[in-house]
Amino acid sequence: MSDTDTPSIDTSIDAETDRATGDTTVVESDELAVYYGDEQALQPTSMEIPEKQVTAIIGPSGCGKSTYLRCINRMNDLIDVARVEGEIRFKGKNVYDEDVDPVALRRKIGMVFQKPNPFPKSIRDNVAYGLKIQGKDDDVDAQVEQALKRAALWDEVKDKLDTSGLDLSGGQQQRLCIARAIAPDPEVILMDEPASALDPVATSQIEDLIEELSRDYTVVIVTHNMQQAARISDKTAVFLTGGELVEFGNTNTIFENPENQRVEDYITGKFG
Ligand SMILES: Nc1ncnc2c1ncn2[C@@H]1O[C@H](COP(=O)(O)OP(=O)(O)OP(=O)(O)O)[C@@H](O)[C@H]1O
Repeated sequence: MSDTDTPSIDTSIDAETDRATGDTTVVESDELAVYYGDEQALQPTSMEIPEKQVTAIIGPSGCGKSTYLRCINRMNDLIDVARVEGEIRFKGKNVYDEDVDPVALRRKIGMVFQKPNPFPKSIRDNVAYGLKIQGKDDDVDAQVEQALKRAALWDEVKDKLDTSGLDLSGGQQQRLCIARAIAPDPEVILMDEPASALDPVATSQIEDLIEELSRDYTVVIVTHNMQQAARISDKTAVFLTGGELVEFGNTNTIFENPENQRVEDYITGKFG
Protein backbone atom coordinates (compact mmCIF):
# COMPACT_ATOMS: atom_id res chain seq x y z
CA MET A 1 0.00 0.00 0.00
CA SER A 2 1.37 3.44 -0.82
CA ASP A 3 2.06 6.09 1.71
CA THR A 4 -0.72 8.34 0.55
CA ASP A 5 -3.52 5.78 0.60
CA THR A 6 -6.54 6.51 2.74
CA PRO A 7 -5.96 5.31 6.30
CA SER A 8 -7.75 2.05 6.94
CA ILE A 9 -8.31 3.08 10.56
CA ASP A 10 -11.80 4.53 10.72
CA THR A 11 -11.37 7.52 12.97
CA SER A 12 -15.07 8.32 12.81
CA ILE A 13 -15.75 5.50 15.27
CA ASP A 14 -16.78 7.03 18.56
CA ALA A 15 -14.47 6.37 21.42
CA GLU A 16 -16.20 5.15 24.57
CA THR A 17 -16.94 7.57 27.40
CA ASP A 18 -16.86 6.38 31.00
CA ARG A 19 -19.94 7.80 32.72
CA ALA A 20 -18.38 7.83 36.17
CA THR A 21 -15.17 9.68 35.31
CA GLY A 22 -16.14 11.47 32.11
CA ASP A 23 -12.97 10.06 30.52
CA THR A 24 -13.18 9.05 26.90
CA THR A 25 -11.04 6.04 26.08
CA VAL A 26 -9.05 6.46 22.89
CA VAL A 27 -6.57 3.58 23.19
CA GLU A 28 -7.51 0.35 24.94
CA SER A 29 -5.43 -2.76 25.39
CA ASP A 30 -7.19 -6.03 26.05
CA GLU A 31 -5.03 -8.87 27.34
CA LEU A 32 -2.20 -7.54 25.21
CA ALA A 33 0.91 -9.70 25.55
CA VAL A 34 4.24 -9.44 23.74
CA TYR A 35 6.99 -11.98 23.19
CA TYR A 36 10.47 -11.53 21.74
CA GLY A 37 11.21 -15.02 20.46
CA ASP A 38 10.46 -17.30 23.42
CA GLU A 39 10.82 -14.54 26.01
CA GLN A 40 7.64 -12.92 27.24
CA ALA A 41 8.27 -9.18 27.68
CA LEU A 42 4.70 -8.14 28.47
CA GLN A 43 2.17 -10.15 30.49
CA PRO A 44 -1.48 -9.87 29.35
CA THR A 45 -2.23 -6.20 29.90
CA SER A 46 -5.60 -4.48 29.87
CA MET A 47 -5.68 -0.72 30.19
CA GLU A 48 -7.80 2.19 28.97
CA ILE A 49 -5.95 5.32 27.95
CA PRO A 50 -8.09 8.46 28.12
CA GLU A 51 -8.31 11.06 25.39
CA LYS A 52 -6.54 14.41 25.76
CA GLN A 53 -4.80 13.53 28.99
CA VAL A 54 -1.21 12.60 29.81
CA THR A 55 -0.76 8.95 30.70
CA ALA A 56 2.63 8.04 32.17
CA ILE A 57 4.10 4.56 32.07
CA ILE A 58 6.64 4.00 34.83
CA GLY A 59 8.58 1.07 36.22
CA PRO A 60 12.08 -0.35 36.55
CA SER A 61 14.37 -1.06 33.63
CA GLY A 62 13.31 -3.94 31.39
CA CYS A 63 9.73 -4.18 32.70
CA GLY A 64 8.14 -3.71 29.27
CA LYS A 65 7.31 0.01 29.21
CA SER A 66 8.70 0.67 25.74
CA THR A 67 7.33 -2.64 24.51
CA TYR A 68 3.82 -1.57 25.52
CA LEU A 69 4.25 1.89 24.00
CA ARG A 70 5.49 0.46 20.71
CA CYS A 71 2.38 -1.70 20.35
CA ILE A 72 0.15 1.37 20.24
CA ASN A 73 1.40 2.40 16.80
CA ARG A 74 2.83 -0.98 15.82
CA MET A 75 6.47 0.03 16.01
CA ASN A 76 7.13 -3.52 17.24
CA ASP A 77 6.43 -4.62 13.64
CA LEU A 78 9.97 -3.43 12.95
CA ILE A 79 11.39 -6.04 15.35
CA ASP A 80 11.51 -9.41 13.58
CA VAL A 81 11.30 -11.57 16.68
CA ALA A 82 8.40 -9.64 18.26
CA ARG A 83 5.03 -11.39 18.49
CA VAL A 84 1.85 -9.88 19.86
CA GLU A 85 -1.20 -11.59 21.39
CA GLY A 86 -4.48 -10.03 22.52
CA GLU A 87 -5.71 -6.72 21.20
CA ILE A 88 -4.87 -3.07 21.32
CA ARG A 89 -7.62 -0.87 20.00
CA PHE A 90 -7.45 2.69 18.73
CA LYS A 91 -10.95 4.13 18.77
CA GLY A 92 -12.39 0.65 18.94
CA LYS A 93 -10.39 -0.88 16.08
CA ASN A 94 -7.68 -3.45 16.81
CA VAL A 95 -4.52 -1.92 15.35
CA TYR A 96 -3.21 -5.43 14.65
CA ASP A 97 -6.16 -6.29 12.37
CA GLU A 98 -4.99 -7.34 8.92
CA ASP A 99 -6.70 -4.43 7.19
CA VAL A 100 -4.85 -1.79 9.23
CA ASP A 101 -2.09 0.00 7.37
CA PRO A 102 0.66 0.69 9.95
CA VAL A 103 1.91 3.73 8.04
CA ALA A 104 -1.55 5.30 8.15
CA LEU A 105 -1.85 4.32 11.81
CA ARG A 106 1.41 6.13 12.61
CA ARG A 107 0.02 9.30 11.08
CA LYS A 108 -2.73 9.20 13.67
CA ILE A 109 -0.38 8.04 16.43
CA GLY A 110 2.94 9.88 16.21
CA MET A 111 6.07 9.13 18.19
CA VAL A 112 8.95 11.00 19.82
CA PHE A 113 12.04 9.08 20.94
CA GLN A 114 14.53 9.36 23.77
CA LYS A 115 17.35 10.80 21.73
CA PRO A 116 16.39 13.79 19.58
CA ASN A 117 16.65 12.54 16.00
CA PRO A 118 16.09 15.40 13.57
CA PHE A 119 16.82 14.67 9.93
CA PRO A 120 19.98 16.27 8.49
CA LYS A 121 17.76 18.80 6.80
CA SER A 122 16.65 22.37 7.43
CA ILE A 123 14.33 23.16 10.33
CA ARG A 124 11.56 23.88 7.83
CA ASP A 125 12.08 20.60 5.95
CA ASN A 126 12.13 18.58 9.17
CA VAL A 127 8.66 19.80 10.04
CA ALA A 128 7.37 19.73 6.46
CA TYR A 129 8.54 16.16 5.91
CA GLY A 130 5.39 14.42 7.18
CA LEU A 131 3.14 16.90 5.41
CA LYS A 132 4.76 16.30 2.04
CA ILE A 133 4.53 12.52 2.16
CA GLN A 134 0.87 12.86 3.00
CA GLY A 135 0.25 15.21 0.13
CA LYS A 136 -0.77 17.95 2.61
CA ASP A 137 1.36 20.43 0.73
CA ASP A 138 -1.06 23.34 0.64
CA ASP A 139 0.50 26.30 2.35
CA VAL A 140 3.26 24.25 3.92
CA ASP A 141 4.87 27.33 5.46
CA ALA A 142 1.74 28.12 7.48
CA GLN A 143 1.50 24.52 8.66
CA VAL A 144 5.20 24.51 9.59
CA GLU A 145 4.72 27.73 11.54
CA GLN A 146 1.72 26.34 13.39
CA ALA A 147 3.52 23.11 14.34
CA LEU A 148 6.58 25.03 15.54
CA LYS A 149 4.35 27.32 17.59
CA ARG A 150 2.56 24.36 19.14
CA ALA A 151 5.94 22.84 19.97
CA ALA A 152 6.99 26.12 21.66
CA LEU A 153 9.93 26.53 19.29
CA TRP A 154 8.76 29.14 16.81
CA ASP A 155 10.15 32.21 18.57
CA GLU A 156 13.60 30.65 18.76
CA VAL A 157 13.82 29.54 15.11
CA LYS A 158 11.55 31.79 13.06
CA ASP A 159 14.52 33.73 11.65
CA LYS A 160 16.56 30.66 10.73
CA LEU A 161 14.17 28.15 9.24
CA ASP A 162 16.70 27.25 6.55
CA THR A 163 19.48 26.25 8.93
CA SER A 164 20.02 22.60 9.75
CA GLY A 165 17.94 21.03 12.51
CA LEU A 166 21.20 19.48 13.71
CA ASP A 167 22.55 22.93 14.61
CA LEU A 168 19.97 23.37 17.38
CA SER A 169 20.57 22.58 21.06
CA GLY A 170 19.44 19.19 22.38
CA GLY A 171 16.27 20.61 23.90
CA GLN A 172 15.47 22.56 20.74
CA GLN A 173 16.09 19.43 18.65
CA GLN A 174 13.62 17.51 20.79
CA ARG A 175 11.02 20.26 20.38
CA LEU A 176 11.72 20.15 16.64
CA CYS A 177 11.01 16.41 16.70
CA ILE A 178 7.78 17.12 18.57
CA ALA A 179 6.88 19.72 15.90
CA ARG A 180 7.62 17.10 13.23
CA ALA A 181 5.39 14.59 15.02
CA ILE A 182 2.45 16.99 15.39
CA ALA A 183 2.61 18.60 11.93
CA PRO A 184 0.56 15.79 10.28
CA ASP A 185 -2.09 16.39 12.97
CA PRO A 186 -2.08 13.09 14.85
CA GLU A 187 -4.52 12.31 17.66
CA VAL A 188 -2.09 10.50 19.93
CA ILE A 189 1.57 11.29 20.64
CA LEU A 190 3.76 8.57 22.12
CA MET A 191 6.91 9.69 23.90
CA ASP A 192 9.63 7.28 25.00
CA GLU A 193 11.73 9.02 27.66
CA PRO A 194 11.63 12.29 25.71
CA ALA A 195 13.61 14.31 28.25
CA SER A 196 16.09 11.80 29.60
CA ALA A 197 18.91 13.03 27.35
CA LEU A 198 18.30 16.70 28.20
CA ASP A 199 19.55 19.13 30.84
CA PRO A 200 17.17 20.34 33.60
CA VAL A 201 16.15 23.56 31.82
CA ALA A 202 15.37 21.77 28.56
CA THR A 203 13.58 19.04 30.53
CA SER A 204 11.38 21.57 32.24
CA GLN A 205 10.50 23.13 28.86
CA ILE A 206 9.54 19.71 27.48
CA GLU A 207 7.43 18.99 30.57
CA ASP A 208 5.57 22.31 30.17
CA LEU A 209 5.08 21.53 26.51
CA ILE A 210 3.65 18.07 27.24
CA GLU A 211 1.08 19.56 29.58
CA GLU A 212 0.18 22.12 26.93
CA LEU A 213 -0.07 19.48 24.18
CA SER A 214 -2.52 17.41 26.20
CA ARG A 215 -5.18 20.07 25.58
CA ASP A 216 -5.27 18.96 21.96
CA TYR A 217 -3.68 15.52 21.93
CA THR A 218 -3.62 12.31 23.90
CA VAL A 219 -0.09 11.89 25.24
CA VAL A 220 1.40 8.60 26.44
CA ILE A 221 4.85 8.98 27.95
CA VAL A 222 7.33 6.38 29.17
CA THR A 223 9.57 7.78 31.86
CA HIS A 224 12.10 6.52 34.38
CA ASN A 225 11.61 9.68 36.32
CA MET A 226 8.88 9.28 38.92
CA GLN A 227 8.87 12.97 39.83
CA GLN A 228 8.31 13.77 36.19
CA ALA A 229 5.38 11.35 35.98
CA ALA A 230 3.90 12.87 39.16
CA ARG A 231 4.33 16.41 37.81
CA ILE A 232 2.91 16.06 34.35
CA SER A 233 0.59 13.08 34.10
CA ASP A 234 -3.09 12.62 34.80
CA LYS A 235 -2.98 8.82 34.79
CA THR A 236 -0.09 6.54 35.71
CA ALA A 237 0.52 2.90 34.83
CA VAL A 238 3.07 1.06 36.94
CA PHE A 239 4.75 -1.91 35.30
CA LEU A 240 6.99 -4.09 37.42
CA THR A 241 9.56 -6.76 36.72
CA GLY A 242 8.38 -9.49 34.39
CA GLY A 243 6.31 -7.15 32.22
CA GLU A 244 3.34 -6.99 34.54
CA LEU A 245 1.00 -4.02 34.78
CA VAL A 246 0.54 -3.89 38.53
CA GLU A 247 -1.55 -0.75 38.97
CA PHE A 248 -3.15 1.86 36.75
CA GLY A 249 -5.10 4.86 37.90
CA ASN A 250 -5.16 8.57 38.67
CA THR A 251 -1.63 9.83 39.17
CA ASN A 252 -2.44 11.37 42.56
CA THR A 253 -3.80 8.07 43.82
CA ILE A 254 -0.86 6.06 42.51
CA PHE A 255 1.65 8.37 44.18
CA GLU A 256 -0.22 9.15 47.39
CA ASN A 257 -2.32 6.11 48.09
CA PRO A 258 -1.54 3.14 45.84
CA GLU A 259 -3.56 -0.01 46.36
CA ASN A 260 -0.73 -2.40 45.69
CA GLN A 261 2.07 -2.88 48.21
CA ARG A 262 4.64 -3.56 45.47
CA VAL A 263 3.70 -0.26 43.83
CA GLU A 264 4.07 1.54 47.16
CA ASP A 265 7.49 -0.06 47.65
CA TYR A 266 8.53 1.00 44.17
CA ILE A 267 7.22 4.56 44.50
CA THR A 268 8.90 5.01 47.88
CA GLY A 269 12.18 3.71 46.51
CA LYS A 270 12.28 0.45 48.45
CA PHE A 271 13.12 -1.37 45.22
CA GLY A 272 13.53 -0.81 41.51
N1 LIG B 1 14.26 -5.91 20.20
C1 LIG B 1 14.24 -6.77 21.23
N2 LIG B 1 14.63 -8.04 21.08
C2 LIG B 1 14.63 -8.91 22.11
N3 LIG B 1 14.27 -8.57 23.36
C3 LIG B 1 13.88 -7.31 23.59
C4 LIG B 1 13.84 -6.34 22.55
N4 LIG B 1 13.40 -5.16 23.06
C5 LIG B 1 13.18 -5.39 24.37
N5 LIG B 1 13.47 -6.67 24.69
C6 LIG B 1 13.36 -7.28 26.02
O1 LIG B 1 12.03 -7.12 26.49
C7 LIG B 1 12.00 -6.75 27.85
C8 LIG B 1 11.27 -5.43 28.02
O2 LIG B 1 12.03 -4.41 27.36
P1 LIG B 1 11.52 -2.91 27.25
O3 LIG B 1 12.53 -2.17 26.45
O4 LIG B 1 10.11 -2.88 26.80
O5 LIG B 1 11.58 -2.47 28.78
P2 LIG B 1 11.56 -1.02 29.40
O6 LIG B 1 10.75 -1.11 30.64
O7 LIG B 1 11.15 -0.01 28.40
O8 LIG B 1 13.09 -0.84 29.78
P3 LIG B 1 14.01 0.48 29.92
O9 LIG B 1 13.38 1.29 30.99
O10 LIG B 1 15.34 -0.07 30.33
O11 LIG B 1 14.02 1.15 28.59
C9 LIG B 1 13.45 -6.72 28.32
O12 LIG B 1 13.75 -7.96 28.91
C10 LIG B 1 14.22 -6.54 27.04
O13 LIG B 1 15.48 -7.13 27.13
